[in-house]
Amino acid sequence: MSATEFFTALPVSAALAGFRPLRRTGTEEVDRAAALGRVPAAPVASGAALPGFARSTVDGYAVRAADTYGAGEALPAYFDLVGAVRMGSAPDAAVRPGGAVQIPTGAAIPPGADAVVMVEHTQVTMPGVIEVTRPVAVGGGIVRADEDVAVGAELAPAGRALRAQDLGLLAAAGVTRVEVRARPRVGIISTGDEVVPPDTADLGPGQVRDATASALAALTEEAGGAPSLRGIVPDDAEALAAALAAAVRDCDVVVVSAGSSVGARDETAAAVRALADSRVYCHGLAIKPGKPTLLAECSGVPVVGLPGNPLSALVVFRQVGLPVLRRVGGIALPPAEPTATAAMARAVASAAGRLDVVQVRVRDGVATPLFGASALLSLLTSADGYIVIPEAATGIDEDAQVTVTMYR
Ligand SMILES: Nc1nc2c(c(=O)[nH]1)N[C@H]1C(S)=C(S)[C@@H](COP(=O)(O)OP(=O)(O)OC[C@H]3O[C@@H](n4cnc5c(N)ncnc54)[C@H](O)[C@@H]3O)O[C@H]1N2
Ligand code: MOO
Repeated sequence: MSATEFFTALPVSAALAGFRPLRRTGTEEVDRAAALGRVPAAPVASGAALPGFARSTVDGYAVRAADTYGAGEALPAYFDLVGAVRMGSAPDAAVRPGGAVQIPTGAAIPPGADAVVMVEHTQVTMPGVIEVTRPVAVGGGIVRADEDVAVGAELAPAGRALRAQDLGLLAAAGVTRVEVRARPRVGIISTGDEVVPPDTADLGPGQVRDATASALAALTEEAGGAPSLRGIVPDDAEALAAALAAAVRDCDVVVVSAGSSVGARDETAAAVRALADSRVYCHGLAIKPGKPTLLAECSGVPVVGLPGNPLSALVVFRQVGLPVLRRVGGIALPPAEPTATAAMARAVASAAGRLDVVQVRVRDGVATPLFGASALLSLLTSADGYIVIPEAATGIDEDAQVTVTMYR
């Protein structure tokens, strides 16, 4: 890598548009009960209409709408009560002109009826006769047999992770198994002679516990991936190349943290280049924090080289790594992130052409930017969310309305 290559950082928008690995996970069938968050590989179509039979939406009386026309408090329409429908059963009475059948909410509409009058708009003045005091239109108080879902209609689209309500609709349609994309396996490699496993009780001089891998694994899971923690590799070119090669064999996406900056620790790029069938897509992104980011492909497997600072690594992984992970995992319609609108407590400057990700605390509709070295992970844990200053902007004014993406 030349210094020039690094310092002409690629805009994030260009990287997201241009770095589009073709890798996709395979498909597998899962039980509906285990399908929350899973991504249908193909649209799930309904084999049957829903609800499947015309149903009442109210407690009342099934009638012929025409018989209620002109009915009012002063001049009710009179009906003969000819039966009652029970829940979960076929109606055993039909509605003839001038007849009414008692019906609870959700029960099947008896033959001959084309509307249901709400019980509130009726009175029983003598046994077997009901008075209707308000007219009902044809179809009033009824859902049609295919009003929820028609035969063959889409219950869930391909590429959108299944949500609670999707599972409800699949259950209603009797779908028991769903063909989904396999979770992308994300290999997470930490590098650095000073980095030791997080369960290390006592640190030696200059040592730090691996903070990044745990957080990357959690982000991976949140996004529907399956993290594969591949440990800590020392600052050794051959060791990193070997670890990278193994991860590329086993995983759908590989993330390497640290070793991507200029100078002696520019190891990830070298390790990528040491592998056959590999290419570095870009080294250096116009993002703050996170400029020393590398995007590459090894044997078709996307490789994301993240900056060493844990905060920067997590910011970049959210902005650049997760879109790659979703793409590989077949997510075409990513879930909307929760957002809040707030007024900036103070102005923040940014450079044109660079994407700035600013951590903020949000209180009472005011967003206060949190600043500090990107080595400070606590800055991220005290943030409620972040704002993105787009590439075209040169900053945000005090009091400007901003959209804060909130951490879940
Ligand atoms: N002369 C320059 N120096 C630096 C520049 C620059 O442009 N010119 N960029 C700075 C920025 S910004 C970052 S970010 C870092 C990135 O460097 P590396 O990707 O090579 O990462 P390291 O130097 O190995 O680590 C940086 C920092 O993070 C700590 N670290 C690394 N991994 C972990 C981990 N898994 N858990 C916890 N902490 C970790 C590491 O100990 C270092 O303190 O370079 C700047 N320098
Ligand atoms: O890019 Mo460094 O990642 O700004 O802290």
